[in-house]
Amino acid sequence: MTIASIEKIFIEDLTGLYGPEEAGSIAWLVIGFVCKINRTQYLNNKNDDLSGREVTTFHRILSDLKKGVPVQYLLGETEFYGSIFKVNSSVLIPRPETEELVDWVLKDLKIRIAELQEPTLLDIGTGSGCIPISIKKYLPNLGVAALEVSNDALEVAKENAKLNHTDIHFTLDDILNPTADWQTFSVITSNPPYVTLAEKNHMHVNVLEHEPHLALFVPEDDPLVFYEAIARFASQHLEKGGFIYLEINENLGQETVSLLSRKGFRNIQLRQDLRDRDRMIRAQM
Ligand SMILES: C[S@@+](CC[C@H](N)C(=O)[O-])C[C@H]1O[C@@H](n2cnc3c(N)ncnc32)[C@H](O)[C@@H]1O
Repeated sequence: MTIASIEKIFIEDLTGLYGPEEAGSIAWLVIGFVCKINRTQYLNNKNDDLSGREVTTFHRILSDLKKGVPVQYLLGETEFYGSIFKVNSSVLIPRPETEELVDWVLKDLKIRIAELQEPTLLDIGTGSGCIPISIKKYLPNLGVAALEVSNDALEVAKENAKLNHTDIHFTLDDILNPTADWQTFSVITSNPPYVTLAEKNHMHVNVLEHEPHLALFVPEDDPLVFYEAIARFASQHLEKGGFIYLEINENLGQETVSLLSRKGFRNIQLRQDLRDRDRMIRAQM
């Protein structure tokens, strides 16, 4: 069996579940990973025979993909903001819209950082650590900390910090009831859980059945409970004039803006992602 023939099988078998375009992208991701080749090597070697071990690996991965397991969990890694991050079922798979949030923070901080004395950043609900690690990679002099309630997620985040050669201070804590001894920060970032029960019914089965519910859903179906808690935390631990950057539920843009305004934030800016959905907020203390 050749690389080209396995690609054909993947596309045929996965098109029903993912559509032809995504099936093609998944096929290529798996081929690159299993055969350890880049696109040019693929184009030059697609008629090469696969080893028996490679064929077995392809069939195992294909069988799990057909059950809806996300390809990133099967490969154990994903790309985010130009870096590779380990992922497993304890962490949310980093999303492209979160790259847009990181980009916003970085663009602002590159301008502001010279004015700040000992600039620091805290990421709340860090999951795989994709937000603070990506920021620290581009701003090595920024002091970066991350908070997470899941010990298993924190282990993944620590591994990712090592993999990406970044020094991050990780703390296990619950933002709904924080107990650690927290300092103040110049910037706070967060992509907290924001999916409601009503939205759960419209979710794709491979998200619902495979990604951690702790990362997705709000407890007691209060969609703003985490934003309320983060605003409370920020009122004590964000420097005066400091900024908060939040990823938000696209259906709750105005409600989240009003909440932050009631909590005393100013210069609140609601921003749309590349698909024109209300997705991010920046606000100043
Ligand atoms: C939407 S995920 C975001 C993960 C990561 N920051 C990202 O953007 O891919 C939310 C994260 O918040 C964490 N979390 C849930 N409840 C929490 C709590 N009470 N305190 C702190 N973190 C919490 C989850 O475990 C999960 O890692």
